[in-house]
Amino acid sequence: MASQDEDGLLHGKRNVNLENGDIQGEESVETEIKGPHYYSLPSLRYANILKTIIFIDGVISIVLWLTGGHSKYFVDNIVHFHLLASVFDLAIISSLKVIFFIVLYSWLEKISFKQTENPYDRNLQSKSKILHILIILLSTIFMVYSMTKGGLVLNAYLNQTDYLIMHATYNALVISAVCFSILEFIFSLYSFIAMRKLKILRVLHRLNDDGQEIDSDGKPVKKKPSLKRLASLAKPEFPMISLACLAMLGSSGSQMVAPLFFGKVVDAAQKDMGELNSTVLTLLLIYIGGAICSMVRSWIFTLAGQRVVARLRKNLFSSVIQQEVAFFDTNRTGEICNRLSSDTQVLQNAVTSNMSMLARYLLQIIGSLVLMFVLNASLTGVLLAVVPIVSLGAVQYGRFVKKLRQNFQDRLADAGTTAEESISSIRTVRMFSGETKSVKLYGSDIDKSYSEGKKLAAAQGAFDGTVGMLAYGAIILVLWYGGKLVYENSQDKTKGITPGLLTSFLLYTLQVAMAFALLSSLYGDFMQALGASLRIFDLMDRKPLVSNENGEILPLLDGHVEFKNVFFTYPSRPETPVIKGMNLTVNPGQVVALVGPSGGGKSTIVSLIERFYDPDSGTVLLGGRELSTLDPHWFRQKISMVSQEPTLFACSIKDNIAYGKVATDQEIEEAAKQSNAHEFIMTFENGYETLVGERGVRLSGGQKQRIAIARALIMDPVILLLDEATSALDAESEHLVQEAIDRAMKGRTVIVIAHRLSTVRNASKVIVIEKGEIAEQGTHDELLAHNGVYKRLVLRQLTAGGMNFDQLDINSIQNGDTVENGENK
Ligand SMILES: Nc1ncnc2c1ncn2[C@@H]1O[C@H](COP(=O)(O)OP(=O)(O)OP(=O)(O)O)[C@@H](O)[C@H]1O
Repeated sequence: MASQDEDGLLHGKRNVNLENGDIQGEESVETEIKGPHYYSLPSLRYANILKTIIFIDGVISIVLWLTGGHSKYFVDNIVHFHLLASVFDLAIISSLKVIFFIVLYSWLEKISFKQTENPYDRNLQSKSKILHILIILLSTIFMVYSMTKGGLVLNAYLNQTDYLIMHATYNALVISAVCFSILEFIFSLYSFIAMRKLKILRVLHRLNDDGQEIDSDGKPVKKKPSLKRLASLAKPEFPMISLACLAMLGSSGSQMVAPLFFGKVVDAAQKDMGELNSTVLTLLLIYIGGAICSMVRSWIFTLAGQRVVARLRKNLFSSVIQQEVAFFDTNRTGEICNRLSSDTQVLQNAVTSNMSMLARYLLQIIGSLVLMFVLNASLTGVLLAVVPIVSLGAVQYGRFVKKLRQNFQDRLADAGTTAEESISSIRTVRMFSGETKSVKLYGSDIDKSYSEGKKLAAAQGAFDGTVGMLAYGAIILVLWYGGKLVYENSQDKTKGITPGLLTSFLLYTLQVAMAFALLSSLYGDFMQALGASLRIFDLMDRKPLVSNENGEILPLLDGHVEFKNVFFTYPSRPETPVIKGMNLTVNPGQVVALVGPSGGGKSTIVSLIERFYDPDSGTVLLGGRELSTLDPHWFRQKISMVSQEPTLFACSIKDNIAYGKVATDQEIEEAAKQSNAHEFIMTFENGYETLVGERGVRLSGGQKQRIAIARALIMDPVILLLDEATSALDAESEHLVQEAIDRAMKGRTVIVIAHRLSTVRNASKVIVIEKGEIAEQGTHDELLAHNGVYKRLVLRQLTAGGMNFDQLDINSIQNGDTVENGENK
């Protein structure tokens, strides 16, 4: 159950009550934690402190050993090893300790953490014991060795007998080895007790139903963007990126040595033509090598970036598409699309090109500064005096600009959403002559983004100016001081520097200044990427509230549908209950008509049967089984829906009909024939290959409906959900659609949101839904005889419309109109 999360913390996710048993099976305390939760370990804890001490021990030992051993003495120390004069052994032991103990303690901690959840697991118990013994044994050996050596050295020093002169740092190394080994030994003994305390130390993270972490008051905890997770996106590209880094070393190297040769060219020009030629040739070769490396670096980094973003987009989209329908009620399409396009793009740049630039500029700065120090330390000192001012300013600017950029991006995203909404509903816009309104809305959003953009531009300008001034100021300072040194050199060759060296130095200064300026712009990019990553990871990690996976598959589905005391409220409108304690039964093979005033909850019932939403309480049963226990993929294959205004996809007729399953051409044609679509399809030039346009705009209403019926029929559904069209089709088209529907209904369980009296009359049962409750149910004749809501609904239509009885729209009473209201009018 325990796993390693992105922060390197151990955690175990559970949805059940956790028994807080003791590792060794001592008295256990049972704590009940309700809801999903997991544990992690705090970063400041025993094992981490211990690992840090061991690491410091290792670093100190190596540094003391290396700094103490210069020239011959250093080699002598290894080759002619002497227990009292060499410390090579202690340095090696310290390095080994770092490796052994860090691995062993991490392992031990992992096992101990598992033990807090499985305290009686014998396997874990014995593993933990073995590890403890191994750690204590090793630390004892290391301690005994260091103390023996320390004692012998001390003895030799006091008696001045065998004592050979050791470098001062070597003496320090012996003392540090003794002290650290005693400390580590004590820690290893205490680890027996400390590891047991993990269950007290661990941090409880509660999650809400949305999978978000919440605090003890139930409020969502604001997540922190994690650089580590950001970098982990490019993990599969690690080999590519390593290669690109190698190429980067080459290109940066060439850039770093080039100024040196520039200087040499200047000096050679004053001396010898042969030397000048060979130096220029070397310079040329350096540049060619650098250019090749640059090409490889840029190509591979960009390629890796493209791969990262392609994978990220696929994963993100697959996470989005799995979300429950309610998620899309509250999140605007444009916003989600923005995450997919621009946020992922920002991340692509961050994980590849920005990281490569970061490494490149850092290398450039460090490398150039080292070379500058070698060339002339005092001149470098002068330059470095200005660097802290520039970098401090750059960091402050980065912080400021991060906020500005975020605002700008947010406003731009709003504008994008507005544009998308208008364009995707262009027909409605045209119908109501809403072009001016749309332009105004979009314009006002763009104006807001522009006003943020103005601030950003001013900040950019101010920064460029200031950094430029500081950078050129530094160059002028170097020029003046360097010029002074060149002058001194011209007076006395032993003093100052040559003009060539000053040239090299100036070029290095430019290189460092440029790298600094570019680094500061990277800071803003990284901050922007962190923001984008937070939004992307939030979406990617979100677990759908209504799962699309797992569940039971029944050998047979008979079409039985039942609602048992179902209450439901749309999550996007939590204050308004829509279905209130509904009980209804649909038997296999029945045609059940749902009728009632608009907004009563008929479509909601259909959505609950499709499990687009889960009820707040009560159960929806399908084939006698609770819907939430069934495999959604499976049961949705058995239920087909034809809605009032069917949505087609922007592909061919053939692909639209076969949207729900892989079908042969023959099956597609058969379904089209059944739905009276075949004839009109054949009149098209491209037949079944005809493209229907976005949402099927290139087809008429009746044609769209018949394709949608064919799409439903090809699934051979057990249950057919129908929302009868209210939109007026011409008589011929209406007849064809109705005929197709009648054919589709045969031999199936049908739940139809009925608008036509002919449908209601032929239904096995009519259920009148009003304000989320069943007002009446029975057959058409029974309900008419009953003299209730249904009869009044029908009569109102008859008197109001004076139309053909069959064409009446029984549900056309407005939302909120009770039947009584209707009558009173
Ligand atoms: N996605 C949604 N989010 C929030 N509220 C919704 C949503 N869909 C519907 N509603 C609300 O739920 C109530 C019932 O709507 P529903 O569409 O089920 O009614 P209906 O009986 O099918 O109406 P009509 O005959 O007009 O289609 C209405 O008040 C409606 O505003």
